[in-house]
Amino acid sequence: MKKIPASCINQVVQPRPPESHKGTFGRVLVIGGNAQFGGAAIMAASAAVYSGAGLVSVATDPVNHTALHARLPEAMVIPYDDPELKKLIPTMDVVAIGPGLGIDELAETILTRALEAVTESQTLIIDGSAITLIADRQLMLTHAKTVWTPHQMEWQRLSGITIKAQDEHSNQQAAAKLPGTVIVKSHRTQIFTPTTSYENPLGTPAMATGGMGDTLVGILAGFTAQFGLNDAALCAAVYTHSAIAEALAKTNYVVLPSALIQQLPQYMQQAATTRA
Ligand SMILES: NC(=O)C1=CN([C@@H]2O[C@H](COP(=O)(O)OP(=O)(O)OC[C@H]3O[C@@H](n4cnc5c(N)ncnc54)[C@H](OP(=O)(O)O)[C@@H]3O)[C@@H](O)[C@H]2O)[C@@H](O)CC1
Ligand SMILES: Nc1ncnc2c1ncn2[C@@H]1O[C@H](COP(=O)(O)OP(=O)(O)O)[C@@H](O)[C@H]1O
Ligand SMILES: [Mg+2]
Repeated sequence: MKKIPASCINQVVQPRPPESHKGTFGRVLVIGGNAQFGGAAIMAASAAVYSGAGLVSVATDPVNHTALHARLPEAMVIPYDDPELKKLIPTMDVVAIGPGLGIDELAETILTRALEAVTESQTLIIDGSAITLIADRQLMLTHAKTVWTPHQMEWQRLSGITIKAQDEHSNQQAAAKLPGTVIVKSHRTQIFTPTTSYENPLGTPAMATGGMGDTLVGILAGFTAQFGLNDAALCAAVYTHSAIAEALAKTNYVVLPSALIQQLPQYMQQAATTRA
């Protein structure tokens, strides 16, 4: 398995073209955040905005709307149970579903609607509760370009491979049965694309705090919205997440997702203006 090279950041994150506008940098929709887990959707949306997505919308429980607006006025918001969601989804470049969505009946209804509405030209990132729901309820998968971001327990639920048995070979075989790319998160995250695999050389136990995976979802959404769905963009997103965390962990015992998110524009600007 190849290690993600540090140079992928400079290759992917380029200076912005002068003749551009917000639409140039992609439209992202985050679907998630029930009444209990609103923070997950806020962190994912914040990471998408701070990693440069041009327009970010959030479909979430209305109870989260005020908090989202207060934390992230850049984001637009709609109730996640609004049937209009089906019309909004096809207007997006990237749809990220699952952070804090929950696994109750409403969550399943929203997930089913989203899976029906995404189109082949869109990128769909499936995380958290959405993975657990798909694993549990055997929902119909889509033809969208899919990126799965399970942690090890979610991967066990989805693949049937116990955490202890999750080695490179078994993971690769199980990932090949799913559409798209699978990012198996752990202390050394592995990426299984349809053709190859990569290991993240970075990461620190200071990242072991709730919301860190939700933050990765937002970075993946922001990067694929701007730089396309390709191996380099996915590797760069995973690498950026851990590289910022490692830098912060030099002086912080625990790295808060919100602190990591704050560093994204600066880290990306440095990548865009220095040579590999
Ligand atoms: N602020 C918010 O709103 C937040 C909202 N969140 C949202 O909550 C929803 C549920 O997601 P979830 O990950 O918290 O719960 P679940 O899917 O049951 O997995 C936990 C179980 O798996 C086990 N486990 C084993 N290995 C593991 C590993 N490597 N990484 C992680 N877990 C591992 C673990 O074992 P244990 O900790 O007991 O040792 C435990 O038994 C989801 O939508 C998410 O987005 C969170 O993001 C938090 C912040
Ligand atoms: N000990 C660790 N070393 C390196 N990375 C870690 C460690 N613990 C957690 N992470 C990273 O933090 C993220 C956790 O994701 P996840 O469990 O989905 O979090 P949440 O759902 O709470 O947002 C993953 O990107 C994972 O690789
Ligand atoms: Mg998670």
